[in-house]
Amino acid sequence: MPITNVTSTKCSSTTASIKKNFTNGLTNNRHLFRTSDAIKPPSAIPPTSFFKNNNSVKVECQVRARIPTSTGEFFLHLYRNNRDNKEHLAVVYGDNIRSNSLDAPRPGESEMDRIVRGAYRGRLKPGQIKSEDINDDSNISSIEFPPPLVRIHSECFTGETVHSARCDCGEQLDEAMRLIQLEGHGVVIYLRQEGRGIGLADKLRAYNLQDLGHDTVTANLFLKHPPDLRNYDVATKILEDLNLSNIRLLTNNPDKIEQIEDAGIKVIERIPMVPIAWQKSHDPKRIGNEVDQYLKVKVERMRHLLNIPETLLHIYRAS
Ligand SMILES: Nc1nc2c(ncn2[C@@H]2O[C@H](COP(=O)(O)OP(=O)(O)OP(=O)(O)O)[C@@H](O)[C@H]2O)c(=O)[nH]1
Repeated sequence: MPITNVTSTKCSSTTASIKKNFTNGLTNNRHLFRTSDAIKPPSAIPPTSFFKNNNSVKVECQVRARIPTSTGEFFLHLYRNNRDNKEHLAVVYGDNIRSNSLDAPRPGESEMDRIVRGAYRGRLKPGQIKSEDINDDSNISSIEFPPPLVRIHSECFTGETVHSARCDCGEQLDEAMRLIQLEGHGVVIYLRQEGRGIGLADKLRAYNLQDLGHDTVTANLFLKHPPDLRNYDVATKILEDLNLSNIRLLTNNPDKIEQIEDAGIKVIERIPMVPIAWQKSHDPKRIGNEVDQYLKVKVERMRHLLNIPETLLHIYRAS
């Protein structure tokens, strides 16, 4: 089924162009800081490469379970890794996407052990004692599927759980799951990288700085963090574990595409995530609000690939 409400962009040339001159969107944009405020951002910005790690990351799917949602039936995969102690997740739609590390037999385990950790096929029924679905005669592994839709999403407690209107993170997560369900298969990789990697406490400090007039980039700098501290090594290893080497990525973030491709995953298409407020129905009389400003800063200072609605171009111009 076709994707609705989005326009896609083939990715091969995009990636080459986005690799150029990317310095976290800062060097030539100093004039965008509101430096008239009493507090000033620090001047030294760590180079992007400083935050890239090597490729020794290993991941293993520890447990998987069925999650019925209002969007459809997903399987939540919980991963552990050798990089951090966080429980990164893959929210999978479609029986054709399987985890190698989950399916691999473990020494000494029983059929019930396999069932309890989610290494079964099909759907469980009360009383079931075999991990293989004996009623399932469809050989799904022999069917060719198009490259799946993938969303690599970073945790945002404020946007997703308490529905903060400072950002569009909650909306992005819902929309990604909706689009994946429409496609018939795909995955949301949910990374525990709260606040673009700075953690919730510093993100809340950044919010206070934003209320003083700083934007999301400057607030991070003030707290001695780069604008974006995230790393996608765990995400690419999870994609490998799910046998997804060619993907169609839901994102506006050029840095994300670059890091994923550097790790050997082919992003054959980028699907933009156009915020609802910025879609065609955008009300020209609306004078803008906090999420508009947040999104605008991502476009102007973090090179996010989005068109700013004309009605918002004239506002929030920093002096
Ligand atoms: N430091 C900081 N992090 C924020 C702020 N608002 C949202 N976030 C975090 O930003 C992350 C989401 O990143 P975004 O820049 O919105 O989007 P993206 O993932 O880079 O790009 P897309 O794929 O296009 O959505 C989540 O981890 C949020 O917690 C903020 O004001 N300051």
